Amino acid sequence: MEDSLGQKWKQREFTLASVSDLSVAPPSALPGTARFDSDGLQIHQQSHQIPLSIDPRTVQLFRLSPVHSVCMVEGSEAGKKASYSRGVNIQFRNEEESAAFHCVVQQWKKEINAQGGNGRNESNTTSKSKFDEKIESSSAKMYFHYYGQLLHQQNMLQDYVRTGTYHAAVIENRSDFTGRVVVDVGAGSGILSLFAAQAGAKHVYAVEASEMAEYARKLIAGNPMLAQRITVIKGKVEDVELPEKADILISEPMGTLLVNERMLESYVIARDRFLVPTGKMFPALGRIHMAPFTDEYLFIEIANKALFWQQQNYYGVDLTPLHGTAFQGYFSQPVVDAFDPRLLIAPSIFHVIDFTKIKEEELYEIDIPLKFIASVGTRVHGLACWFDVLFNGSTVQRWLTTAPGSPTTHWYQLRCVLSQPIYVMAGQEITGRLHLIAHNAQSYTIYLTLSAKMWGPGAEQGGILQTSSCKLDLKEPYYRMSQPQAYALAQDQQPQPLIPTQDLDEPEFVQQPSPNSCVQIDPLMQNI
Ligand SMILES: C[S@@+](CC[C@H](N)C(=O)[O-])C[C@H]1O[C@@H](n2cnc3c(N)ncnc32)[C@H](O)[C@@H]1O
Repeated sequence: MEDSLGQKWKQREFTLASVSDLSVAPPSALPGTARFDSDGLQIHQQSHQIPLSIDPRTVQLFRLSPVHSVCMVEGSEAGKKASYSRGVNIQFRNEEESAAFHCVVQQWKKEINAQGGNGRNESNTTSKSKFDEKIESSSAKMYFHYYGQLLHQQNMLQDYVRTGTYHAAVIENRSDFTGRVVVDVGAGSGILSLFAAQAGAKHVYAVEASEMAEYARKLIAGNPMLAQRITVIKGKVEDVELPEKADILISEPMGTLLVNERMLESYVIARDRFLVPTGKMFPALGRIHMAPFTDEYLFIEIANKALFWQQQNYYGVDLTPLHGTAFQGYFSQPVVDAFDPRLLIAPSIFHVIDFTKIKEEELYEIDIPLKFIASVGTRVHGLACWFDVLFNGSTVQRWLTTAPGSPTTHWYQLRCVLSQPIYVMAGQEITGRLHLIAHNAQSYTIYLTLSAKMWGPGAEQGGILQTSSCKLDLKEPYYRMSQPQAYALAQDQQPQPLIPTQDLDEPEFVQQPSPNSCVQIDPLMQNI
């Protein structure tokens, strides 16, 4: 038995006479399978998968008869809600298969224990880490597949605003790195590890979960002067063990709107796991900046996308029943592009996220109250957002900004467009709320409300004149890659064609977006 198991247990599959989920009332028993693969043990009913992911550290298997067992998995804290223990009733086709299954589970547990009780040193671990608990496996798979490709790492490396700022921040703050132990959180190609080694780091642990770890090894080995002080560790920062604590963490965990991809949470987890209490983080904090904007062209462009569904005779079919849904669908996409800062109609405000202090759970829900004073009378089409991060070096403080009007980065800026714009007068107060709720596809649902407060005589009594709200999915942005324009200030009065605004009849210029944020940069967009 031992021999036939070996490493092969990882591909074993058992046909089950019946499977029933004990947490479902009443449990329905259907034939199914129990499959061991690189993700662990998956138990399926024939018709659908019981979403029971089995952690070898906590699984308990009870034999109720020669062919009948119960598999129990401990509950865990996922997000803020406690989950309860789960149980699956499984019945084997015969006694031999039942015995083999029990034997494989024992082997599995033995192997995990031999790896130090956690078995968490490789990304193909069978255990469920903090990352796996909160992130849907299909999303993680796509995400790490994306980052495992060199072309997407190149895309980031070719964002010279980004990479140049990191390089300057590290090299100008040599004293923070010289002789220090560094952890590069999500090392990708290993570029930041190499920068840290250039700045004199004693040792750098480059932690990378995707297949890019292999390329990072190759790149680092090709720079022998630095390579001896860098170790690449393949795995998630939530899972890997390091031989020593770090004096400094370096990372580029920022997504669109700073928080997309939910990698800030991994950065914070790495801080709690690896950083000495007095350690530094590069970057140390981030700020989300927000301001209301007016953009008649953008609004019309989005609204027009749904016009297709206004057709009453599309090959004899009336499409209008879906117009409303399509309209809302287009307005649920945040717009990613570089816009002219003159479209902003009030001074921006910002929300600080201090990476050195924030708790990981505080990133699950971000609630930002909004208050602006309109500087012009116009239609407000929504909220524009961008971010910056601070490298709080001991020698030089440096900001990396993605602000409109600054040299364009691959993050561009983000705009949430209201399907019902509101009207304001100069001096009128705009209030509202930007509420971000994390979801398990490594992104956020955005809830935006903007209201125009009463204006003019009687305004002191307060009161809201108009309110408009929208719900958007940060995971599904509309990449609108036109060049930033010299917009006419008052578009309403002076409609001018934007050069080269997308012709609505033309196919869109489609960039290849990342699973979350990283879009390719048109080289022409650089440093405008
Ligand atoms: C935005 S890229 C930055 C890559 C590189 N540090 C750079 O600056 O060019 C983020 C990288 O972190 C990796 N990553 C994301 N979450 C991770 C996690 N929890 N553990 C380890 N690596 C992770 C991704 O695979 C990706 O390669």
